[in-house]
Amino acid sequence: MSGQRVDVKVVMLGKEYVGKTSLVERYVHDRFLVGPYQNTIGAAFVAKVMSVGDRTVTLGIWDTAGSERYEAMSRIYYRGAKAAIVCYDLTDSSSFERAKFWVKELRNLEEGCQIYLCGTKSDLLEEDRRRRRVDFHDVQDYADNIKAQLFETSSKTGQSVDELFQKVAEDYVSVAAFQVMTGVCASPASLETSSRPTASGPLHELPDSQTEWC
Ligand SMILES: Nc1nc2c(ncn2[C@@H]2O[C@H](COP(=O)(O)OP(=O)(O)OP(=O)(O)O)[C@@H](O)[C@H]2O)c(=O)[nH]1
Repeated sequence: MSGQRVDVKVVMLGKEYVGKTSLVERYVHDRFLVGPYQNTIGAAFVAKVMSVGDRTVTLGIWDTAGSERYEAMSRIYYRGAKAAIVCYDLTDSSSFERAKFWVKELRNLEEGCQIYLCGTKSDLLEEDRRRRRVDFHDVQDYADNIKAQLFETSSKTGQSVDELFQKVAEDYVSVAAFQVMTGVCASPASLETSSRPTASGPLHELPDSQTEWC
């Protein structure tokens, strides 16, 4: 597998205004756009090439619209995703309820998709701790339950944004390596918590002969 290219489909999900687009902007372009809020319509796609060890990994990121009007469309975009970044706003408890909705959907319909919970806008808490509306320990318990990883990020300052996407890529590469070694498909969670890998469908499709899929 050494030196080969790996492509990973990643989907961003979460209530409108939680900051999904801003997270992608910070990661891909290292910038935070100020100005009037513009809601995403449908979805937007961007790819970013990065390294994990000696592998070149391309993250294909689908940024979905958070508005419930586009809910049916978002389902189209998470199909076949290998990782989902489910966002909620740390200053808005209703956004965490919406995140749970997406987690339920993914767990029912996309078994092979690894979930990353992302609490956004952590800079607002730096300014005033009282603005926190979603308790860190409650979410950590929930994340442990659903075998998800938890990050708290700020697209404004960049806090933990690179770490989040790096972890998505690293997890995927370790799953792919495990599969090549054993011929068995597994999720990152099952690799961490169990010596018995979970059988699931193929991780993703091969777009060309250079790409390493399982
Ligand atoms: N202070 C602060 N504001 C943020 C942060 N991330 C996003 N915002 C603001 O929150 C608002 C919504 O951000 P978006 O990134 O457009 O949210 P979205 O989840 O993509 O919204 P939809 O496209 O409607 O689903 C914007 O005004 C952003 O400037 C952050 O980390 N810190």
